[in-house]
Amino acid sequence: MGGGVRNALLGLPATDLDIASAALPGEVLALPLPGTAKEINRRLGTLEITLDGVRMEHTTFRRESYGPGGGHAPERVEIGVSMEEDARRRDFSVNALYMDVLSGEILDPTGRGLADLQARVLRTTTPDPAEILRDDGLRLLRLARFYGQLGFRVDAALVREARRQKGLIRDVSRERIAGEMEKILLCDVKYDKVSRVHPVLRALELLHGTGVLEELLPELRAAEGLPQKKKYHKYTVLQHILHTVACAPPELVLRLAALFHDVGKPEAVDRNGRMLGHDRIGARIARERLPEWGFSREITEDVAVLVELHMYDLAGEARESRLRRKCQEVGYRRFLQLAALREADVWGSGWETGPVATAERFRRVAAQMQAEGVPMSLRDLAVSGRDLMEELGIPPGPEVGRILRQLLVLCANKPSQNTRERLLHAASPRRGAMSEKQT
Ligand SMILES: Nc1ccn([C@@H]2O[C@H](COP(=O)(O)OP(=O)(O)OP(=O)(O)O)[C@@H](O)[C@H]2O)c(=O)n1
Repeated sequence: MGGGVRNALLGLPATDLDIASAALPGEVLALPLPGTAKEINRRLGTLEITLDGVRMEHTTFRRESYGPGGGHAPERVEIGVSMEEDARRRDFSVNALYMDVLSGEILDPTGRGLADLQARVLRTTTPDPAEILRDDGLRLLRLARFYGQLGFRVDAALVREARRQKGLIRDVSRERIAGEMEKILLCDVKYDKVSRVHPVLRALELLHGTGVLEELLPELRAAEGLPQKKKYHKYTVLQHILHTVACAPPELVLRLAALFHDVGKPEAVDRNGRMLGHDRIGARIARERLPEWGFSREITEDVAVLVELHMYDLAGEARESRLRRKCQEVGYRRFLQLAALREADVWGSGWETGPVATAERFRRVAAQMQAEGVPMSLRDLAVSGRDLMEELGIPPGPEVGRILRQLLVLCANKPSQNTRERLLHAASPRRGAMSEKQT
């Protein structure tokens, strides 16, 4: 049932295999299945079944009722109801189609699923969209994802209701927001041929159209009417941000970085209309919002650093030696991500699609350094702190670290220096100078 039947009928990639039946969990567990079955959620009666290495979930038909402020677990769960009841607790009619596993017959208990699938429209399972959204605010995000990934239109009453109920998103738990945002930002991975507009752009445009995006990221409100003030931009800041996300490669950190890269612009505009330091402001906003959405500290930091650096060497004027040092400082992974973000930023401005000179330069520099085996961290150096103390008699303390860091920087442009002998030599006569100057 659910997404599996929907996608099979549309000829789209398979989703998880979800089975629903009137059988109670105990009855399924007692069956002599040629595989394994275990309970994964007692309250909802969900079982995980593995047959021939294929994992599926079984749920018993159930009815759910929610208290005020949906988005948490249902207040009451009643299992062992009819398929029609089971269908009515679901979100969209095309997600409430069932297939009889024995006969293969498609069952449409809401009476609107097949017609909506044919008409390629997203509607709720019951005629009252307000109730369906109130039961679970996450459905505001799911709506945008299905709109993007299926290429369907959305019933006008549902869009209106989503706009009215946009605030429900704030009741949804962080983990679920992060999980669904990830699905939205990567919804083109399996579904790239559904419409002429990029699935992620479609999804984000609906999130913006309903105001849900601004509920999650209030800083975007001021970006809507803000022109870019540059001749090479044809969009407003908001449109540019959404296009940049869709132009970024399908990698969560990159898509998030694209979403935040210019979010600091409205705050950065001074009285004379000049924009100052929007990269740092954007990074601060990312550090604030991403944990609120439930993203991990690692993802937040990766995104914030990319946002902070996205203007680095915009004019492509930095000497190669400086680029090499920057690459060493941030590491290959981030440096290459930065190249990809730079590219998405240019393409997301709506004029160009071809090669982006600074991105290509970043990639060439990184490839060259990799080929030369440039040490990228203190661990890659041919000497250790102990070597410096024992061979050069440097007393333990912060100076040892400082010298090591300077040796590392030295090797960014002269990797042939990375031998024990040469590094000890480099550290020895210049010790005085090295300890005075910070790297
Ligand atoms: N907030 C939710 C989550 C899920 N469902 C129902 O549970 C089914 C399975 O959920 P899920 O696996 O999350 O979605 P799929 O529709 O299967 O889509 P996908 O696998 O692409 O996420 C959905 O089809 C829908 O009927 C729902 O009504 N409301």
